[in-house]
This record gives sequence, C-alpha cells and structure tokens, in this order.
Amino acid sequence: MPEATAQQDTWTAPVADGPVNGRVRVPGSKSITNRAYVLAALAGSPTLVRDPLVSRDTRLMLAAIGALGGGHAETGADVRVTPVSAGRGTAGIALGNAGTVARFTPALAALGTREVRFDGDEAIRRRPLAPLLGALTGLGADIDDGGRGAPPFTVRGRGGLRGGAVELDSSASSQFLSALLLAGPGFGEGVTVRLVGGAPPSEPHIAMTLDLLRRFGAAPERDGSRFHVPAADLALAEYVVEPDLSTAAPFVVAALAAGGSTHVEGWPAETTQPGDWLRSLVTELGGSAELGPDGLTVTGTGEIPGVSLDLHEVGELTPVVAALLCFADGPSEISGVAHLRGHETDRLAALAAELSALGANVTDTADGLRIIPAPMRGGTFHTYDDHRLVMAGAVLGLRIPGVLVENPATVGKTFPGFVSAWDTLVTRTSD
Ligand SMILES: O=C(O)C1=C[C@@H](OP(=O)(O)O)[C@@H](O)[C@H](O)C1
Ligand SMILES: C=C(OP(=O)(O)O)C(=O)O
Repeated sequence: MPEATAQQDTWTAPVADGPVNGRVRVPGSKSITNRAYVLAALAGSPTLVRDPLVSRDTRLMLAAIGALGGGHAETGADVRVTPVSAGRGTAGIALGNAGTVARFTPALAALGTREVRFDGDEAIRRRPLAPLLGALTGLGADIDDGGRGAPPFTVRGRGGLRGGAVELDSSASSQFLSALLLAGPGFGEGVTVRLVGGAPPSEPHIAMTLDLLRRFGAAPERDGSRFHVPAADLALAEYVVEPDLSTAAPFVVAALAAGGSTHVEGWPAETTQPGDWLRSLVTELGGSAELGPDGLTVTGTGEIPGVSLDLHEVGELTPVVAALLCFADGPSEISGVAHLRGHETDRLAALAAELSALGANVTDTADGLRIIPAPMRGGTFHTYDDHRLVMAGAVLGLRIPGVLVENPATVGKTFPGFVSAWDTLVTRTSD
C-alpha cells in the first residue's frame, strides 16, 4: 500500500560539552492516543481528543478509522473523532509498522460490514499476530490470512461479532489482550478472555486499556488472568491525552548520562504509562527525580552504577536504557524482554550489534542484554527503521563524538520533532 516511507540519511547526534540544562515538552502518548481513537470510533457519538499525538502511528490509526466509515476533524491541537459506520464494499487499512494499528483495528473491521484488507511495512509482516487472529476467529470473525497468521490478511465484516469466552496467549505482546478488551463492549455477548501461556509483557499498558475503557463508560473486570468486558454503549465527550513518558525517556536519561538537569513539562501525578517507572530508575542510578505541579525535574551527575533490571513490564524503554548503561561504571544485565525480538525490529539483536560496533561489549541473551561498558567511538548507528533506536543513538551521542544516527526521520513513528528538540536540549548546556 502506498504510504510514507522514511528517508535514508544520517544525523550527527550532538555531544553535551557540559551538563545539560533544559526543559522539554514531549508530544502526547502514542498508546493513549490510539486507544482513545479506537474507543471513540466504537462510541455512539463524537469524541474530542485533546492534545493527541500527531505522528505516523496516530495518522495511520485515523486513516484506519476513516476506511471503516468513521471520520476526524482537526481543530488546533485537538482532534474530533466521529464513530465508524456501516457501509458496503471493500476498504484497505495501512498498518505501517504500528503495533497498535495492526492489533487494535482488525476487531473493528470484524464488527463492521466491509471487506477490509490489511497490510503494512515489511517489518509488520514479521511481528507476532497469529494468537490474536485466532482468538478473533474463535469469537466469530471471518478472517482470511492465507494461513500465515500475519499481514497481508482480509477481514470480512458481518455486521457484528458474537463474542463470549476465549483463551488467549498474549505472551508475545500485551497488545493482543488489549485489542480484545478494547473491542469487547461492541461484541454481542461482550468478551471474557482467559490468558494461557506465559504472562503478557507490558502490564501498565493493560492497566491503561482498562482505564480508557472505564472512561468511555465500559465496566471491565479483572480477576488475575481472567478478564471480562460486558457489552456496553460507549461515549466520552472529551478526553485530554497525557504527554508520552516513553518518548520522554531519552530526555530523562540525558541528565544521568551528561550530568545536569532536565525538566519534562506536564508529567502526570498519576498515570498508567510505563514511562513513569523512569522515576524509580533515576533514583536507582543515583540521580534525583522531583515531581512537581508542572512536571518532572531530573538531576544527575554523569556517574552511573551498573545494574540488573527486569524490564518485562516496561519493555519499550529498553533501547534508551541500554544506551545509557553503556556509560555505567560496571556491567549491567537487562532481562524479561524476550518479546522485544518481535518489536519494530529484533531489538535485542539490533542493540547488541550497534552498541558493540561502537565499542561497548554487549551481547543478547535469551531474554535480554548483557552490557559491559568499554571506551566507545563514533561511527554509524544503524536504526533498523525503529524510532527508539534513533533515541538510543541520541543518548550515545551525548558522550561520544561522531555518532551518526542513520535514518533519523524514522523517529516520526512517535515524535516527528525529536531531532530538533534534542538538538535544542543538548546544545543549550550549562557551564
Ligand atoms: O498497547 C500499547 O500501546 C503498547 C504495548 C506494548 O507492546 P508489547 O506488549 O508488544 O511490548 C509496548 O511495547 C508498545 O510500544 C505499546
Ligand atoms: C513496540 C513499540 O511500538 P508498537 O506500538 O508498534 O508496538 C514501541 O513504540 O516501542
């Protein structure tokens, strides 16, 4: 499907000549924005989504909703979403490399009346999806995936889904579970999911799904590994999206890597976002994180201890954290993130290769990374069309001259303005 692809050039990540000292306003949360859009699409009346993320992944979600007969109108920084509607004929949904679009929209298509073909980047064809397609089929969906369990596939909407009870292995991605729960209110009998297999990663994202469902008027229940979402009419007139705390990660760790202080505006006092875990990481690494009414202030010294971290619940933070730990004064171990091999790229292999190529001694283990810091040098940092590898390269550049970050535009998946925000922070260092 014709859809924007990233350009191939490089960006020389700026070196921090002294301690960093700056403020940043990161854009809205990808995960919250795309959940709000999905629930707005299923609602009975329009929803004004305020301060949403505007990026490749969220544009793809809005386009998907459009393909299913919904609509949206932008007013300043806000987006009014109109629900999907019945319609005949065929439609196409472009997935890009957006996990949220690939996992959350097939159920919407199954609830509709169109024949919808799904496809996206080469990379999304390799990302796990089969357990979700299997569960949707078990709930009554008509899906033709040619037996691949991956895009391209077609969903033939039959005007509704029976729903009911289903078993799901969500160990490869929490998004399978979130997908069933988000669509649950639209199923005739609601949905009851019993998790089988290993524990899903990214527990905060599951809590986020339940939270958003409640805000739209649904009544999800959880009893350990059993989830129930009754059928419900959804409505929410207005919803304000929080800043993306995972996008904030490189700015937070900049103060630890270079010393100095960074302030992230609008950090929420309470949130389901996994990025909130960064506050405890900062403390564990010897810095300070102060949450005030206008945001989070992080202060560091540039000295970092080696640590052992289980990142199962906050896997998407791994690339940035791994880059930071290359500056530690001893070895580190990251575990619990085997599922990262099925993210935008095989992140464990990519990080081991790229961090090692610049001099660190990094190996990928069965479920994580072993990082032995060593003197590092500049060179090309390949990014594998992965926005979080661009952010990881930026962190390395703080202390290593000549880090050439490949294809920086791919960061537009979640933060199109990242390079200029980073250049501004790093070049405005204090004495
Ligand atoms: O539901 C979501 O919004 C997300 C869930 C997580 O996926 P996995 O559970 O596949 O890691 C996370 O890594 C991804 O960036 C966003
Ligand atoms: C895994 C990620 O994205 P996606 O929503 O495509 O799964 C991520 O943003 O780190």
